[in-house]
Amino acid sequence: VRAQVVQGQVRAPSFRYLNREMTLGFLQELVKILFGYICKSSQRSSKVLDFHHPHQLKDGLEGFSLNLPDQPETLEQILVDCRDTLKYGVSTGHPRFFNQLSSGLDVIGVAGEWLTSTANTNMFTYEVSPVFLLMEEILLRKMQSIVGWSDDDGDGIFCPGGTISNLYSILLARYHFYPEVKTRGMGALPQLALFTSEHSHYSVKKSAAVLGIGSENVAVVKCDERGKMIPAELESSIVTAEEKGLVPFYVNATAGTTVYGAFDPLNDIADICHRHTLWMHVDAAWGGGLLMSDRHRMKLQGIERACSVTWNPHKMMGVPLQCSAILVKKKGLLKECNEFCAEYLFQMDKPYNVSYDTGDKSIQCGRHVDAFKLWLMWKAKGSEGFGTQVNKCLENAEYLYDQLQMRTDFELVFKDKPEHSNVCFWYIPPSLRGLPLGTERDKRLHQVAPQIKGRMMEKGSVLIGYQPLGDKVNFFRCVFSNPATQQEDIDFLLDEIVWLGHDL
Ligand SMILES: O=C(O)c1cc(=O)cc(C(=O)O)o1
Repeated sequence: VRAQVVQGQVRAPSFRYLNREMTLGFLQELVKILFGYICKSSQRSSKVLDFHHPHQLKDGLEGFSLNLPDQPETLEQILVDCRDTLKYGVSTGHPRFFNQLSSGLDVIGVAGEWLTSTANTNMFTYEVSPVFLLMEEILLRKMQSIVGWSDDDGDGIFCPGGTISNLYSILLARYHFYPEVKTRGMGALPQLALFTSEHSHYSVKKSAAVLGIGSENVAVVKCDERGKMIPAELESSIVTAEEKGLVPFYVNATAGTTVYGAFDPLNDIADICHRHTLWMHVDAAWGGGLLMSDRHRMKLQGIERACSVTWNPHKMMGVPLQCSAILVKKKGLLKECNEFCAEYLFQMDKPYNVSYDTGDKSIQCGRHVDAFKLWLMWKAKGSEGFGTQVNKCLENAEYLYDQLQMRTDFELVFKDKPEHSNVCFWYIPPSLRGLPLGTERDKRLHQVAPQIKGRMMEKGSVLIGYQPLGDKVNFFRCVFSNPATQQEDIDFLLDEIVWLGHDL
């Protein structure tokens, strides 16, 4: 049977009516492709990416066409399409993929996602997701307990990414202070003000825009050279906003900033929020994973005083994308703020405890099951296993920091040891090493990282991000969230940057 599938004797339209053997044959071939990909992405000899420009992919490569056919393809071609899709993608599980905060390829997580799509159900009601909804409830309770909230407190929901989690926090804060906004809209409210650090994630401004508060009403609070919010600056920003006639209501503190990996002083910020009766949110999308580590959780001390927390297990805990939670201290607020009691979904006369129909807490209707893969990984690793994984990533960051400190061809962007797994640095090519500090050197240094990145993508041997930030010209940001990365990969990264950039 598998031979028939592979030899192209079976066409896709009958796929839906394939008998057991045909289905098994097709899936077995698919699993072979996926297994081959998983093995390849862990091999250092394989490329991180086989880069092609958009026009090349759209024109078709070696028989791989993105175009949509009128006539069905054979299952054999479907399998070839699957293989090619992986071939031209980026191997984010590769031990030398340092490009994003989410990386790695956890086999149990992958299995969880496979099961999730096989179950193909919706998280809006218990009647269609009994097991997954209970898992979500148990996971959220566990995460709230790790944050430090008692059983009497705590609510939450998994949602599509850290940006939406942060948006929920502002939506809930606004509803908490002004519930009439749900029915009467922003016209019923005074002009509101939010506060976030200059190193925080842009999703705070984006959320203010989406929610009709206006991005210019987000006050950007100064940070120290390490990227940590300065509490005195927050206090003065609040006073300034009040003097302008704005009404402060919300502060976002960041636990693990995107570029520097900095942790804001949560207790100091909580004191200020308490004094001014402001909602305190902690964006721990990136830093939340450190709560799993006894060695590093103290970096988030004070997080238990937050009204809400964003925590993305798809970052440091290595859960396949996406898996992001918004945790809310006040029970019931999510539902009050978002419910519309659609009668075709949330009937009150169902033959079970309808409080488990949690879909109306969401700003969505249909919602993907993001909880199962985290639950399965937690079963496989235990809380301690996640802690060990986090510690490994931060040990890698410390190793890179130590290596950079010993070299004169690299410069650290900030001198302090990494608080998270972010390490930021410049590569200084020989042609720039004699130049005096100043505009000319900055102008030339600004071009180094993009040129090296371009050569890196052509070669495909390693991938790392770069960006400018404030008055700092383009610098590399190396982040570690893949437990498969070893010190040899870090040595390779530095040697490859020198190899690709020494002639610039
Ligand atoms: O979910 C992620 O992997 C993610 C989210 C970001 O906002 C920023 C980044 C990043 O800078 O790598 O990653």
